[in-house]
Amino acid sequence: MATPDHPRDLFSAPDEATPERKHLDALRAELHRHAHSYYVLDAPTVPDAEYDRLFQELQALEALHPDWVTPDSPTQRVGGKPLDAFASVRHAVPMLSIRTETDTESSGALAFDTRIRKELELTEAEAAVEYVAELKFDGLAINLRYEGGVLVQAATRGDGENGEDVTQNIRTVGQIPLRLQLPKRTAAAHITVEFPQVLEVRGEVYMRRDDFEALNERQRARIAQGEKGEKTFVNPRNAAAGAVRQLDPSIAAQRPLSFFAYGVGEVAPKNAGSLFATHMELLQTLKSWGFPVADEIRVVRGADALVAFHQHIAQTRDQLPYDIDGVVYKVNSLALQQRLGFVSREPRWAVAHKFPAQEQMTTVLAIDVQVGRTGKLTPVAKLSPVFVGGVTVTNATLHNEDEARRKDVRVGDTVIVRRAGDVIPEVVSVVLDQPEQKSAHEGRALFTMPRTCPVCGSAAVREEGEADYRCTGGLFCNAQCKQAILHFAQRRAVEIEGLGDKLVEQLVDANIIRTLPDLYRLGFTALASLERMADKSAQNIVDALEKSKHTTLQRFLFGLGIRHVGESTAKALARHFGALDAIMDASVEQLLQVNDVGPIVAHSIRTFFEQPHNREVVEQLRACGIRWEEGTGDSDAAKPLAGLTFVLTGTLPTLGRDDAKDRIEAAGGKVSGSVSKKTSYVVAGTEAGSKLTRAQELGVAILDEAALLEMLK
Ligand SMILES: NC(=O)c1ccc[n+]([C@@H]2O[C@H](COP(=O)([O-])OP(=O)(O)OC[C@H]3O[C@@H](n4cnc5c(N)ncnc54)[C@H](O)[C@@H]3O)[C@@H](O)[C@H]2O)c1
Ligand SMILES: [Zn+2]
Repeated sequence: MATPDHPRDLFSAPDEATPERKHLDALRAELHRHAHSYYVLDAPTVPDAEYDRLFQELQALEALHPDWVTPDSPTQRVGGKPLDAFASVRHAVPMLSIRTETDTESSGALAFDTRIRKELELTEAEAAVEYVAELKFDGLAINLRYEGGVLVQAATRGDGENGEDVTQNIRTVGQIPLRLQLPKRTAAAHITVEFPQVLEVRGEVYMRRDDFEALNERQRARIAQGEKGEKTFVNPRNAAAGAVRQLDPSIAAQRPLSFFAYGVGEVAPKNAGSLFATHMELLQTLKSWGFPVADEIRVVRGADALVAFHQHIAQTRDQLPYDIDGVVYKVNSLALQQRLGFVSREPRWAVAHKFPAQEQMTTVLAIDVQVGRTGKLTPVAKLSPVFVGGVTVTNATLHNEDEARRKDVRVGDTVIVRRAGDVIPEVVSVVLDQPEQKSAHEGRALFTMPRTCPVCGSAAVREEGEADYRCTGGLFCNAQCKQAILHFAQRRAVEIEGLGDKLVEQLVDANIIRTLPDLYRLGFTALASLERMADKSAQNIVDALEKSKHTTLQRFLFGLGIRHVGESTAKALARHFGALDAIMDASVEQLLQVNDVGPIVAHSIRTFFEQPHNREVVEQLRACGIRWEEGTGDSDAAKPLAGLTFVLTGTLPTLGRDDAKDRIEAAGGKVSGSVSKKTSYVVAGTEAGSKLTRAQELGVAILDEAALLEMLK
């Protein structure tokens, strides 16, 4: 606090403060609040983009008034205070932040390279600096301490000086070696070093996007079944951070986490640091010791190459199975890194170059309820257009009634919208950070799910244990009817070229078609008489319908829109049975013999073909001339592993996971992800986990690779 002998102290009385100074204080207070929610509570209240915007505003103000900078300013500090619930760990080497450039163009890389060259006093004539370009994973930084090659401690970054001891939880992450691997001797002699006595590996614990979606799917099901205290997670970063900082390791163990190494902390004896001359060598060595290192890492020279890397990753980012929020450039030479050194909270030799955010704030204009092909009612927020995840988004899903209620989204609210990869945009949460936002929210009407279908007026019902309301109107419901037709006509099904949304809408609304066979009864005259339909277009549709009649069993099956039967299941069914009648008459047991068909899918197929009206539709379609080639199928009955179900766990000595799966399936066996009484064999390799224990509990036979190979002969 202020002391009398410091007259120009930093905490001057409020009435002396200029508006600018007041603004700076308000910014700091707001950033402190957000940082606490984000780092300490794992529950951010605003999107990162908003935090970054405020942070940069503060940085700019502080640059104008260097004497206003205080040591506790968010710009001077790393992360957040460690939680008391965990034992505190003092880092042997502080864990820092990385300076961020948020612009999306090339200037971030150029500015960094210029700064490095200036610091190193390189002239224009001197060679380009060598950098390592990496991905900036969106997860949680972890320091893994190995002594004598054994993991002894895992700690979070905390405030950079002190972290939290999360060893118990980290031990449950399968990708993190509990013991360092001794590398096989290879031609690359420099990476065959023995590991040092003390080694701290730094990297990011993260959650893959598919693991995150599946986790939230499970959470939604739990909530639907009335389990108390369950919630869905805002984004993969939060789910990962929450799992790592979970007080119950058995819960952490159920959260699917992954890991990438990107650096080291303490390495001792000190001369062990001379094991590697460059950052890239360091990464390769970590890889040889058993740590996952991302494949996308490149060694490049000069600013232009950094720009090219940034652009390349920006284009391929959506295809990565995990979230990144940018790329990181690091000076490759460790000697140069040392020369460049650190500023208070970040190294000078590294910079993060961000991408457009995958989460943004916007306003909810309305909440609509959409009806899907299977009658599912989905609440959808209509948004004030917002640029997020690289596209302009105007609609975001609220999933179902429970989610909409739990998030308590109301028309007029400010919300966080997330769009990552090709996952449909969703409303993540309502922003209630400011008191005005809160009181406005409270004055708005609660969202309620309609009890009748907004399209056809039929009753909407929610079955016991289901999260969704469904319209009971079936084909009577225009929404279901339209979507069933569009599904059948799509390119991946029977493909009726030119039959798009608009036309289907016209045809259904005018009551010209109600069912799939009606499509094939459409003549030229009926089509040509439609409003805005030229003769030529009508003829094109007639031709396309004719062409679509010659199809394949797989496309036809997929086109029927049986619940849970996607393209790949349709393919497996077609291949297995060869003929439609065999599928229509198959029992649940017979269906279960097909790869990828589990009980839910088998029942859904059975139920579909038990409905007389569905069989009628199929008959009429055949009568209209739809045809495909049929065969006897390669029903696996005669194969060596027919009727057997396998579960794979751990690392097999020679076969990769996919390889083993392919071979078992080729031999007629099934591969399942979880062990049950129905499992015939568990194939266990090294580091086999809970599946092996479960097999032992249930008395399921356990095989090693050699025994499996014997069976495959
Ligand atoms: N939404 C909010 O309210 C809120 C609040 C605080 C912070 N944030 C977000 O947190 C971030 C702030 O900074 P920070 O200090 O936590 O992280 P940072 O952006 O300064 O970067 C440092 C971190 O990057 C990570 N990283 C990922 N890949 C890496 C790689 N290849 N090499 C090295 N490090 C890598 C590490 O975890 C490291 O700790 C920003 O993205 C900010 O938007 C958001
Ligand atoms: Zn309806």
